[in-house]
Formats: sequence, C-alpha cells, structure tokens
Amino acid sequence: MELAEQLAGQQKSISVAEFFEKNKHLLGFDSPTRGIITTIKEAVDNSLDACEEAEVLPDIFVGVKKVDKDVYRIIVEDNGPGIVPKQVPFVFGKLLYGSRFHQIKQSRGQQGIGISAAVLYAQLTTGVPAVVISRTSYKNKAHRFEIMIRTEANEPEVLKDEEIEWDRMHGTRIEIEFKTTLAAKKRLLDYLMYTSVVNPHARIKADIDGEVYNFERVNEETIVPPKAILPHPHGLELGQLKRIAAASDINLKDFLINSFSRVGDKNAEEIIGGSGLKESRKAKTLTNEELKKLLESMQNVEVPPPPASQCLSPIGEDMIIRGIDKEFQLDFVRARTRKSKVFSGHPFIVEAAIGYGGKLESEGTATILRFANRVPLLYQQGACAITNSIAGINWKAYNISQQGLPTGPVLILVHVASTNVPFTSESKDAVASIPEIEKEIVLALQDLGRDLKMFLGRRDRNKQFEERARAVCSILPDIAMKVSEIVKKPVPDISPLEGQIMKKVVAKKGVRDGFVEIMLSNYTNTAVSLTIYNMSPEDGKDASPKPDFVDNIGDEYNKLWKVIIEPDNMWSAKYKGTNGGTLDIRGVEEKKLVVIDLDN
Ligand SMILES: Nc1ncnc2c1ncn2[C@@H]1O[C@H](COP(=O)(O)OP(=O)(O)OP(=O)(O)O)[C@@H](O)[C@H]1O
Repeated sequence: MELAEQLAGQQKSISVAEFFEKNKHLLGFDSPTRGIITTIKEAVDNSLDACEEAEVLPDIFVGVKKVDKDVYRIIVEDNGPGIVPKQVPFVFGKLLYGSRFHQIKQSRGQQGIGISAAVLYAQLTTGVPAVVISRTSYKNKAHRFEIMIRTEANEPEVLKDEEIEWDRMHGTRIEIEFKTTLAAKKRLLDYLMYTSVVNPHARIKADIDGEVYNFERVNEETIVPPKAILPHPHGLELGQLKRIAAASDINLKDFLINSFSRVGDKNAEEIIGGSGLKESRKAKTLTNEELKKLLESMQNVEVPPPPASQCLSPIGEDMIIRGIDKEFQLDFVRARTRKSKVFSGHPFIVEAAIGYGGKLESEGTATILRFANRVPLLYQQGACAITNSIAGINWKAYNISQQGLPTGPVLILVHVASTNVPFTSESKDAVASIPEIEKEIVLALQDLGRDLKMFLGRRDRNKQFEERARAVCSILPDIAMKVSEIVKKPVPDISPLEGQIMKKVVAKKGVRDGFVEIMLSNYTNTAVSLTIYNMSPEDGKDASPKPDFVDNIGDEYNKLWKVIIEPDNMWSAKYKGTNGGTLDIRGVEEKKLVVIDLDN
C-alpha cells in the first residue's frame, strides 16, 4: 500500500474533549496542585455569574476534603438560580457548552469549557463521576446527578438522576474528586480573598480540610447585571458577519440597523454607499466577495462606540476601597474607575487602586492584584499586560522604589472589565498586550501615584514635625523647673504648651468664681468634630451654650455638647456650679488629646 493511502487510513477526527484531555495545560490543569485551584475558580466564577444574572446576593460554600491518601473532594455550592434538570448533563458533561459564548456582555465565564474541563480532569485522575445537585425553585424538588463525559464523543453520560430533598430553595452544588495535594493552599486562600475584594456583595465560606475561613460581604446590594449588546461594526470578522447575514431575511439597510450596535439610518446609508452594494439587497444573498466589501466599509465608517454602560459592570471606586479595607487594613487607599474605552469594537473599562502601609511587607516586590471581569488572575503574572504596564511606570517619580516592578509596602490593584477580555490563552491567566488597554492602566495608576506621593509627602512632613516637637517637649519640664527656681514661683503646668507644640486638642476644665468652665483649643491642622460629656452635680440649665442633651444619672447630670472646632480655634462653655465633675471628649484620637483639670 502506498504511504499516502496508509496515512489516509489513519486520519480521523478527534473530539474537543479528547483534545483537551491531552492538552490539559491549555485550560489550567497542568499539575494536580493547580488543578484544585482551577476547579474551584471555574465553579466559583459560575456561581457568581449565575447569582448576578438572577440578582441574588451570593452565598457560596467552598469545601476541600481529603477522602484518600492523595484524593480530595472539591465542593462548591451556591444559592443561584439553579440549572433546569435537562441542561445539567450538558453543562457539566460536554465541553464548549454554555450560555455566554454568543452574548456580548461582561461575564466571568465565556467559553463553556470551564466546569466540564474540571469534570474531565476528575474522571481522568480518579475515574469518579461528578455529583451535581441543582434546584431551580422551592416549588420543584432538587435533582441529584452523577455525570461523566464520554470523551471520544464529547457527550455527557448520566450514571444517575434522582429527585432528592435539599435544604436550599434554589442553587447548585458540584462535588468533584480528583488526585491532588493541598500544596497550593495559600494560593487558594489568596484566590478566595481576592475574589471577595472585588465582589464585596458576596459571602464566601470555605472549609479547607477542616479549617474554616469566612469572607464576609460588606455590600448588601446586588450588582445590576450587565445586559448583552449587539456586535459593534468595528469589532467584527468576516466569519461572524457571514453567520449573522445568513440568519437574516431583511434588506441591507434594516439588516445593518437591526443587527449591529450604534448603527442608525445615517451611518447605515454611509456603510452601504462605501460598499458599492444596493440598499435593497437581502443580506443573506450576499456573496463572499460582497460581504468582504461590506465589512471593509463597516470598518471605515465612523460609528459611535458601543454602549458600555449597559454591557459592563465596573466595581466602582467606593466598593474597591471597601473591598480592600475589608481584607487589608492599610494607611492609605485610593481607587479610580476610568471612563469606558474601546479596542477593536469591544468596550472596556479599567479600574485601579493603590494602597500603602498597614501590614504590607516593607521589603520586596509590591503586592499586585490583577483582575479581569471581577476574577482574580493568579498565574502568568510576567506575561500579563497589567504587570507590564505597572513595570513601565516610573514609580520613583511618586517616591516609590522600583526594581522593574515597584517595591515596598505598596498594593496595586488593576481590574480590566470588558465584553471580550483579550486573554493570552484559554486558561484565562493573563491579559494580552493591547495598546488601548495598557494606556488606560498606565493613566489610572499615574493618577493614583500622584495621590500616593501627596500622602507620603504629608506623612513625612508630619513625621519630621512630630520628631522636632517631641524633642522640644522633652526639655520643657526642665526649662519650667529652672525658670520657677529663678523666679521663685511654683512650677507652671506645661501641658497646654505641650498641646500647642505637639498639635493636639487641649481640653481644660475648672471652677472659677462660682462658675464651671470648659475650654477646648484645637491646635491640630484639621477641623475636629467632638462630643463633649461633662458629668457633674449641676444640671447646667443656665449653661452657655446650652448642652445638646442632658441626662439625669442618679444624683448627677451628664451634659453633652456636639461641636466642630476649626484648626487654631477654641470653644468654651460655662455654667453656675462649684463642682466641675468629670470631662470626657470623644471624636479625636487619644494621642491627639490633652485633658487638663485646672483644679487638680
Ligand atoms: N452554578 C451554576 N448555576 C447556574 N448556571 C450554571 C452554573 N454553573 C454553570 N452554569 C451554566 O453552565 C454554563 C457552562 O458553564 P462552564 O463553566 O462550562 O462555561 P462558562 O462559565 O460559560 O465559560 P468558561 O469556560 O469561560 O468558564 C454557563 O454558561 C451557565 O449557563
């Protein structure tokens, strides 16, 4: 037999499941340690996406349990809308099956591979089927499935499907067993923490081999789910245009207006004019050559950018700051949400934050948190446009040291949200280098860098001032003593002077000529909003100014004033009495307050 014929006999098509079984690394299953993180990430992404679509506040449980020497059971359970029973086998047992591939909107999942790839990985390493429980409403019973994938056909194989009682009203639970280790526990916890930072509306509870971790929500509002938009003429490729045209039965002008984002009467006419085609032609009758001409004209005509506000859901500056505050207690945090921009017809928004101090390591590379569509990116940091953009900034201009990447107690967060995040591979680890996106990242970080520089400058000035003031205050008692010896007078009280030098709030209380006097001076640089409590036997009815509140406690009266004192200003109150009682000041840090009792 001739070689060509021999080879012809060996040719056969392979299923996508077979392909990925051989090329697990492409989907993020390159090692058992990584497999556990990828599985949890895929399942948690799906849970968050599903909750967002159903507008419920996510309550997610993540469990990792050792069942044998090197076999762990991974559990992810959510309170989302659930999945109708007839879809369950396809969602978990067929690769490239999903609801989002053709939708143009921001979502975590896109390809319809993620969770079925985890099922595939499990059956490859342990041969144990995936268990899925799902319930769509309290009116329906939950279904429990045992599912495997028939790899050669890329079709699900349902080993069991039964109705069961389940305490969740609605939601989905997946249990997968595979060979792995817990070597990546730290990274897994980082993933959960980072997920919680950018999803502050989610509550995540994790039980990692008996140790429980809670990531609480700090926002009780659900996210407004992004809406799908039509494709934009500038982001289109010939194959897509062919598919859309084949499915339409209307004339060219209506086809352009109805099938594409932001195309109206005027630019539809312009596109048709530029293509040399007739307006009356039906889109589905266009030949390949004619479609090419149409596409060229679509890309040449100016069309307003796609409506990003509908299809994207940025986290927002306030929520980013709250998310960071929740998990990292820092001395400084600022965030920026940039305006939406477009690359190749795809809308995107860059958000960024910079944090400083707190418990961040003072040495070594800055903590960098990368996110795409609210999902933390944990691998391939070096290959990511986010990292490259950070390294490309001159951080020294913002008083941050740098060795390629910035170093020191700095946290940098970057979130790229898009209807089509350009990842470098299917495992969605790194954002590809797209000039429009990189430019936005750099602008956001430079803007934040300026804020950080101002904070550091102020902090250094304060530090310097405090050191000097402390030095002066340490010699004041000696000076007071010496002067009192010379002038033969009692040693004066130097506390008010100290307050003035150290830039504190000084509160004084004393009885003079049958009146109780309370005096406050603000020597700090900022206005202070204080609550003053004075507990004494006098009811203070004649007090000037009148207390905002008086509470009778036993034989005494607690008088309360709420005041705002500007820097270098003072406030005082006076009432008839012979016993000043006690003075308690709230609203200013203890280290910034001096309270002096003039009678003691
Ligand atoms: N917990 C869940 N609740 C409701 N629907 C779900 C859940 N998990 C998966 N789905 C549905 O199953 C589909 C397939 O999920 P899968 O993880 O395979 O792909 P994906 O999330 O769409 O994309 P990607 O491969 O990019 O992660 C989803 O598009 C969604 O419609």
